[in-house]
Amino acid sequence: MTSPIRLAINGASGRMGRVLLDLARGDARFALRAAVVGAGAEPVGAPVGGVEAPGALRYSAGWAEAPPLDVVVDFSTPAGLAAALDHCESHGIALVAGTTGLDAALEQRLQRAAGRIAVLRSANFSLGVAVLTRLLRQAAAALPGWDLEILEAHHNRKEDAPSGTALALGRAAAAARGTTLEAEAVYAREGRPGARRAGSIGFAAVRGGDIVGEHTALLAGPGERLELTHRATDRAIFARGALAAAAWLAGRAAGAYTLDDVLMADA
Ligand SMILES: NC(=O)C1=CN([C@@H]2O[C@H](COP(=O)(O)OP(=O)(O)OC[C@H]3O[C@@H](n4cnc5c(N)ncnc54)[C@H](OP(=O)(O)O)[C@@H]3O)[C@@H](O)[C@H]2O)C=CC1
Ligand SMILES: O=C(O)C1=N[C@H](C(=O)O)C[C@H](O)C1
Repeated sequence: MTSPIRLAINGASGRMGRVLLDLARGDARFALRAAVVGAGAEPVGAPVGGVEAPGALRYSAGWAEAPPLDVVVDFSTPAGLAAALDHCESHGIALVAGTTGLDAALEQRLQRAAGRIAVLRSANFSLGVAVLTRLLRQAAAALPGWDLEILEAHHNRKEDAPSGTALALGRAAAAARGTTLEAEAVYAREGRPGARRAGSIGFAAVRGGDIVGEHTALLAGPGERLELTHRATDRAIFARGALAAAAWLAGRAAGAYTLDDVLMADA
């Protein structure tokens, strides 16, 4: 029998972190070794699971006292991800990164880190969005003259816009049409922006209530319209995908991996 994968959850007090902790604690593939939260966060020092016992795993602020680990799963903030990346790089630990809304400098740091450690990133760890992305690539290439708009809706606590998933969908569609998102993206319209530029890819973001995450790729042609929609209703879909990725990534050689690598291994 192989020993369980030594796992840390970064952002453990967040919406995603709480779901990940619940799933990971009951998952025999893993030994949960650290639950990292922001400095000054409410649960620092409290036992994970709420039961006081000698030797109980406790929420920690930062990585200074982290035990030996095989993989870190991060759903936190850009600053939280940067701190986790520092720790993973200096200790040779694999990193599964789900945090979105990164700036260009952190994107580049992650790319460079993949030369030294195994890094798997995805803006969306659900199976449905993986399939939506493939369908959109096909549709965008098959309907080259149609206007493409990407619409997303999320809860009222989300900090970044457009969502990481919306951007990834836009990037996939642009590549399928032989161009780039940088060349085609239109992120805002107000006042009198004028007629739509052919080939552009528009984005619209809705924020409200407790919407878990919805994405529509709308392709509009003359006299007809195609809409591809994914609706998440439970964060467990992302957490299950991220844990599958962690189990697959632990022990791999340095490199930049994607969720498709994991899904192809399962196929
Ligand atoms: N890729 C995917 O499939 C998905 C990605 N996401 C992304 O994951 C991220 C988190 O989402 P969500 O859980 O909803 O957000 P939350 O705001 O609920 O959680 C983020 C958590 O990170 C913690 N945090 C802040 N700073 C640090 C730090 N330096 N080190 C460790 N933890 C820190 C916060 O703790 P505190 O505020 O208490 O300090 C907070 O609890 C977002 O970027 C979101 O877009 C979300 C769902 C799916
Ligand atoms: O912040 C969220 O909640 C989510 N973020 C991800 C994104 O930005 O695409 C994935 C999912 O839609 C939920």
